[in-house]
Parts: sequence; structure tokens; C-alpha cells
Amino acid sequence: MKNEYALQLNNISKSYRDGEQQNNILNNVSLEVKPGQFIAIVGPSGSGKSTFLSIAGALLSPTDGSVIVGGQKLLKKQNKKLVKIRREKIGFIFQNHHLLPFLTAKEQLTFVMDMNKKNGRSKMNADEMLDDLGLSGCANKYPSKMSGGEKQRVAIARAFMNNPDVILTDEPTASLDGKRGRQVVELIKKEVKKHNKAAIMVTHDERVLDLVDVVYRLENATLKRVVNQ
Ligand SMILES: Nc1ncnc2c1ncn2[C@@H]1O[C@H](COP(=O)(O)OP(=O)(O)OP(=O)(O)O)[C@@H](O)[C@H]1O
Repeated sequence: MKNEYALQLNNISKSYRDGEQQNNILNNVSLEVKPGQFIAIVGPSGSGKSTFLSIAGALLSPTDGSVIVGGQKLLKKQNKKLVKIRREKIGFIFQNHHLLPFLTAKEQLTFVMDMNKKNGRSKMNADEMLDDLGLSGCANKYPSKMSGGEKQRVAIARAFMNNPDVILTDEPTASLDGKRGRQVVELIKKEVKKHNKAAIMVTHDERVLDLVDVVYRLENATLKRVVNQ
């Protein structure tokens, strides 16, 4: 039977050692995200949101628990495999766009595709992606000539280029004003729905929570669904 979830985090615990002390940042946290579902995680500073997202994105291993991305279980200490899964199955959108300064908007997208050329997965079309995000006029521009909102939109396009199973985004609105921040989340939502991707957004920005399907709050090392957002 095909897995109905694009992303499953099962009973995840994470602790960091601080001298003699063991700090439990996540305690038995589980989350399942279906294709086309857009989820937000909120919570106080230092509650473990970025840690949780890093575990979901195969950037960090949990102390306990399992992660399944696009039907594939992430196994500890298989670094090469984790890099491959990260590249093929996960699209990241960071707080600061992380664009390469010496590539144009279009090249940022085709570069990602070229790196993954041989993996046999279908790819998005760079021109269509730029058009969809209102960036046709930026195709040949370098990041230094783009506005903050435009750069963030290129970062969104780039995250979808490889046709990943999961989109992960950490504070995508942090460097933008309210209006541009909202536009960016609206665009993430539009692409998530159009391409049927599972997406998790970590945010402090309460003003964009009406755009997601479900809001979770991470506090005291546990994750709880927020009702009546
Ligand atoms: N590599 C590490 N070693 C030790 N402690 C760490 C490490 N990374 C994070 N922490 C601690 O884990 C806790 C959770 O950090 P995390 O960055 O996940 O929180 P957050 O909810 O994303 O915070 P913020 O909203 O401020 O970005 C913090 O107390 C942090 O100091």
C-alpha cells in the first residue's frame, strides 16, 4: 500500500548535552503531513522549532524516533544517502534567501536541476516556475539587482524545482515587511497546493497563520495542535 503521508516523524526525541546536564529539547514528538497539506509550527524562542525542522529535513539526527520522507526512512550514519534524500526529496526555503550571488534568477533554478539531472525524477520548468511566482522580469537579473521579496520568491521557486516530496521553511517572512511577508507565504501556499507537496513552516509571524491548514505549537518539548487559530 502506498504511504498516504509525504512526511512522518514518529516519536522524535532530541537532547543536547550541556556539560553534565542533558537538555531535552523534544520529547516524543510525532507529526504526519500529507501531500498538499501546509502546516505551521509556532512556539516561544528556544522551544526547539528549528531543531525539529532540521530533523524533518535530514540535517540533524534525532536522539530517538524515526523520520520517513517520501516513503523512505532516514537512517543514522548513512551520510551519503541522507545527502541524496535531502537533494531529491526535500526543498528548503530559509529565512534569508541563500541565493548564489553570481547566478541570475533563472540560473539559480537550472543549477539545482543540473545537479540532480541523473536521478530520473521529473523536474519543474524554470520559465514556468518564474512566471508562476511573478518573476519573469527577473529571469536574467542577479540577486544584487533584486528586491528582498523578489529574492525570497526565487528561493521559493528553487525549492520546488526538483519536484521534492516535502517543502520545509524556517521563518520565510523574517526579513520582509508585513505585506511582502504575507505575499511570500501566499505564494508558498499556492505552489504547495498546485504541486501537491507537504509543507512545514516555522514562523513567529501570527499574521500569516490563516494561510495554513493546521497550526501546531511547540512548547515544553511537546507539539500540540492549536485549535481555533
Ligand atoms: N547544537 C546545539 N547544541 C546544544 N544546544 C543546542 C544546539 N542547537 C540548539 N540548541 C538549543 O536547543 C534549544 C532549541 O533551539 P532551536 O533553535 O531549535 O529553537 P527555536 O524554537 O527554533 O528558537 P527561535 O525561535 O529563537 O529560533 C535552544 O535552547 C538552543 O540553545
